[in-house]
Parts: sequence; structure tokens; C-alpha cells
Amino acid sequence: MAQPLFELRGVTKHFRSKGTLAERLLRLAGSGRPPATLRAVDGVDLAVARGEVLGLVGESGCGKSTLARIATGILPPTAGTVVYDGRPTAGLTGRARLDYLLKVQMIFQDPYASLDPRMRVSRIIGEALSVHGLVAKADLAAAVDRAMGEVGLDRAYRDRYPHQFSGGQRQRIGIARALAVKPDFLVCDEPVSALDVSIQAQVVNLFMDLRARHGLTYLFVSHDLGLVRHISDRVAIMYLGRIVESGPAADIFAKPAHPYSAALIKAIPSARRRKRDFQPLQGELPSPLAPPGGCPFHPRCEHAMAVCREVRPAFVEIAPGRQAACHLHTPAESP
Ligand SMILES: Nc1ncnc2c1ncn2[C@@H]1O[C@H](COP(=O)(O)OP(=O)(O)OP(=O)(O)O)[C@@H](O)[C@H]1O
Repeated sequence: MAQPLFELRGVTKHFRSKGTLAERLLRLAGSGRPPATLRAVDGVDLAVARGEVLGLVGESGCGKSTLARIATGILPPTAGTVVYDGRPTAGLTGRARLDYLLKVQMIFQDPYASLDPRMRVSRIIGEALSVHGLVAKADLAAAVDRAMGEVGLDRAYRDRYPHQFSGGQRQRIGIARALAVKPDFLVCDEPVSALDVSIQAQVVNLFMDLRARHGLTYLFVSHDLGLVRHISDRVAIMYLGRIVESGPAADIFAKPAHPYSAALIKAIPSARRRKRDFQPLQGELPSPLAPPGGCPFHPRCEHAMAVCREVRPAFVEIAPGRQAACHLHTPAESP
């Protein structure tokens, strides 16, 4: 890949787990165990090329949202480096930091929760433009109208409040707010999963139209593999805070290398799929407070070997442009 637009290098995010009420009370009394460390994101390397759609998938709790929030600068990583357009973001200050925060915009899952109910739509969409002085006061209304037009919202509704819109329209308001500041990179965290199925397709089509119109780059987080297959150029599959496989979407869906990817793909509900090919995902995601040793997927893996219980497989290239962390594809002596 030429210089990626966006990169994570060894990014880790740890949270302190407060534990149960009893554990907290014991700690207050001075006799409890120290808080445990939850490794929500655990040493992730990931690159997104300019103009591509990277789908990030995995079960609930595997760290996708945490990764998305780190990408947008909302959440600082515990360790590792976030690189945007060739520059580590941690060192950015002043105008350069603001540029990064504007160029990378986040689209949230719940459009209602992410819109201030007391603000009119025009103010929601224009707020960042006016706060950061990105357009002259006299041009603000036109800029808001342009953003509304981009997402197919009728400009006649500019003085309405979020509750006066449907779920799909509210998500369009969130997209218009992001587009208003002319981003390059949209980080979308389950952006259609709260919408009716009939509306989902319209919003997904809007994302793809905007990509074509503005050359946008996407990190598209979803647990819906059918959707990810449809829109992504490349896919990264996450399990317990780590990327276990990445590569071109068509290749991964045709021939997954990691047993976890294969299990996720077999669990995609599809009207066309023969009944015997469908298999719901077996087992539960282990607690990230106490991940299994060796390969974290081994307790649920139908191919688990002795080495999988002992040695964590390295995330290595298994074919041009494809990486996986699995002993089926790497020598057992990998670190
Ligand atoms: N602020 C926080 N404090 C403590 N733990 C957190 C915090 N945010 C996330 N976690 C934990 O980190 C892990 C990863 O959460 P995250 O929300 O990133 O996963 P996810 O894959 O996006 O899941 P979902 O699809 O359900 O949103 C989970 O165990 C979650 O409970």
C-alpha cells in the first residue's frame, strides 16, 4: 500500500475495571484486590488507504467502538501510535491538531443520542463551522444548506429540531454535520444498525454516493457481515481486542483464513444460503479481563491444536495483501 491515509501502529487501550460493588467496597476498606485491567484494544496494527472502505467486524465487546473512538481522536490510546496522513497525531498541536480532528469525522450508531435535542438542525450542522471560524458569518447559511442538500435533506426543514425527523433523517443530519467541515475520513460506528431495514439501504447508498462524489475514505464498523461484504474493499476481523485477519473483502468472504472469520461468515443469515451451510456462532466471547492464553480463540476453535493453547500466533502476511494470526497459517515457533 502507498502511504496510507490512516494508520494504527501497536495501538492498545486498557480500561481499569471497577469490579463489582462488593469488590469496590472491599477496596475502599483497604482490603480488596487492585482494579483489574481490561484490554479493550490490544496491540492493533491497521492501515487504511486513501479512498478505500475498510470494514471492521467482530462480535459485540471485541473492541470495535473503542478502536473507532481512538481513530477519531476522541479517546487517547494507552500505548501505540495513531498516524494520520503520514504524521503521528499525538504530537499535533494548535492548527495541525484541529485540522486532524476536522478531517476525521465520526458517524455514530444512535443519531438521536448524538444530536442535541435543543438545537435546530441548522445550528447542529453549522456549529463546527462557526465555532472554528471555518466560513464567514455571511456564508454560514449557504454552507448549511449545501450540507443538507448533499445528504438529501429538504432545506425547508433547517429550523426544525431533531425529534421532528425520522430515524433515517436524523442519521442524515449527523452525516451532514460531519460533511459540513469537509472531512477526508469518515469513521462510522454501526451507523445503520439502529435504523429500519428499509432505511438502512438508503443510508448505505448515501455513504457510497458521498464516497464517489468526494473521494472519502471510510472505516466502517459493523457486526453485520452481509453489509460489510457489500460495501468494503478490505475487511479487518477483530477478536478480543486484536485483529485476527485482514485482507481484500472478496478474498476473505470467498476463503477465510482464520477459523473465527470462517465462523462469522457461516453465521451470516441469508435467504439464498442452503440450510446446512448456515451455522450460528458457537460459544461466548471470553471476558477481556481474563483472555484465554495462547490463541485467544482456541477454546471456541474447531481446529485448535496443542500449540494454540500455549503460543499466541503472530499476525503475519499469509498471502500478498492478506494477514492472519493463526497457527494453521504460521509456523508453530512464531512468537
Ligand atoms: N469506558 C470504558 N470503561 C471500561 N470498559 C470499557 C469502556 N469502554 C469499553 N469498555 C469495554 O471494552 C470492551 C470493548 O468494548 P467496545 O465497546 O469497544 O466493543 P464493541 O466491539 O464495539 O462492542 P459493541 O458492538 O457492543 O459496541 C468491552 O468489554 C467493554 O465493556
